[in-house]
Amino acid sequence: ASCGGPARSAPSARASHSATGSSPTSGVSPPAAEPSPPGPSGASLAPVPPGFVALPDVDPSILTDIRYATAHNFVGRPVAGYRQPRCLLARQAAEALHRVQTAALARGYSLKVYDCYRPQQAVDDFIRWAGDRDQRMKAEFYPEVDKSALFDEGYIGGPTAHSRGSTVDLTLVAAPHGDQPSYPPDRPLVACTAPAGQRFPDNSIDMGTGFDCFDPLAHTAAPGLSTVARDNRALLTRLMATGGFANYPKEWWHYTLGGEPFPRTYFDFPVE
Ligand SMILES: C[C@@H](N)C(=O)N[C@H](C)C(=O)O
Ligand SMILES: [Zn+2]
Repeated sequence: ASCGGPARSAPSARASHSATGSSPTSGVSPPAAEPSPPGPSGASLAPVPPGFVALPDVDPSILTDIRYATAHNFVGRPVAGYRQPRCLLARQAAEALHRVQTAALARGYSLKVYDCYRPQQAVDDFIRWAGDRDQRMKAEFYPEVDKSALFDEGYIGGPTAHSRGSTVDLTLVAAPHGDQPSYPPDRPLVACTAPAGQRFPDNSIDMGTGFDCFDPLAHTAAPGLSTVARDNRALLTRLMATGGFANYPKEWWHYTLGGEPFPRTYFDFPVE
């Protein structure tokens, strides 16, 4: 879909996920490249495949909180394929996001990305998870929806536009921003639909729900939002439009670049 939303058919672990468009199963072999600088943990980072960039190399001011590389996400553990907490994107998408960030900074905000390029192996991990019995994160991330319905309800894509490299999940943080609170795994879970002062304390402005809140209240135009949350979502939509990104109406955080460079390729190289 042009909005970057998910395929609405039943999820399939056999979704096309070639790196090059020529093979249904193989991933991109990273090209020979200059050694990458050390990452945040001091680990060296893999070269980025042709046509892709690491977002900080294009705009180091954009904040990152790559949830699928951590335990603070709807599955409650790092997701397959996220070996480093990096935001990798098609170059055009990263450059478009830089234009959005310039507009956001001028208004006193910064973008913060939660997810960028997503390998097909991560989607396959989500599909396996949706079919198992684990519900450890239900109380926070999908309090009212059965996990077996998350694909059919449109909250998780299989395949997903993220695997094409020009889709991002993101929010706005007011400048100067406080630190992102860390996530203690033993903290009691609070529904992502609870008021901002009660749910997990993200340092973003109030969007009415937390990130990856699989609930009708996360629909961008949901009725019943506070005026503040409604205005904040509208601000994000306007800012993203300056870079050519369109919102997915079921998730206030999910945007896809119009005219994306790899519209039919679902990549599978790991984020590392
Ligand atoms: C899972 C969530 N962050 C997301 O991106 N959902 C859309 C529908 C997707 O997976 O494509
Ligand atoms: Zn998304």
